[in-house]
Amino acid sequence: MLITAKDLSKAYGSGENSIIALNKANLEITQADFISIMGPSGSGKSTLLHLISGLDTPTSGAVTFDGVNIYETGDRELAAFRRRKIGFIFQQFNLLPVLTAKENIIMPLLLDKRQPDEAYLKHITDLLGITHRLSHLPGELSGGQQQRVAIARALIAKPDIIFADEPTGNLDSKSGGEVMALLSSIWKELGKALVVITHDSRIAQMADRRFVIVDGALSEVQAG
Ligand SMILES: Nc1ncnc2c1ncn2[C@@H]1O[C@H](COP(=O)(O)OP(=O)(O)OP(=O)(O)O)[C@@H](O)[C@H]1O
Repeated sequence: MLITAKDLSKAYGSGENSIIALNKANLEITQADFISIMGPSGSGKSTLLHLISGLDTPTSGAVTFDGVNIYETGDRELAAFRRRKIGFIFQQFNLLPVLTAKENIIMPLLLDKRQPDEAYLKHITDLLGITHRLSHLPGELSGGQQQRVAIARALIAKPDIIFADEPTGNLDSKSGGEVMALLSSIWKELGKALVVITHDSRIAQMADRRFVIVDGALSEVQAG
């Protein structure tokens, strides 16, 4: 088991204004999983993602990675876990506009005082079809190309798991479809766990395990 969430809850605020954003969620993610999490706006999807990736702290419950509770390690270990074990992909690409595509891709490694593996960089940019665009600035790329640069950036540190929060939310349906097809083939080729949060049932159905979340309650959709 790669990541396990056990009875994971998050409440915001206190007293009458308190909101239970996530209510005793249980989730087990293995290295082989492609998981989708679907739910309406405000149902707790981002809260769940932030908690299982160490971006926020739970009110109760545990998140374990390789058997260790990530919230019982120190800040430095938690930061290293996020930097080295997880790749993040966001709806808004989050590329730095003054850096080229290549500089954006390798930035997480440089921040971690590591050098890129050029052969691996070429392998992933070839898979994503952006090798010929690496010297361009984000503003010179289409939305779909920018998201492919962001996917390469998520992969560069060779993480074990990719979390994608509405990765096609900012794209038209054609480029969104292409980005999802690429994510799915990368999942098969590189053998990394993939967790995609989406509003779109067609995207959710591409996953091999599907979850829904309603009012903070997470449940797995049974196949069949
Ligand atoms: N920092 C915060 N302070 C107070 N309430 C919050 C905070 N963050 C989220 N919430 C509340 O927690 C609930 C779950 O929010 P969350 O962002 O996880 O939903 P979501 O399913 O990701 O929504 P969306 O699809 O719109 O992004 C919502 O009611 C939201 O208003």
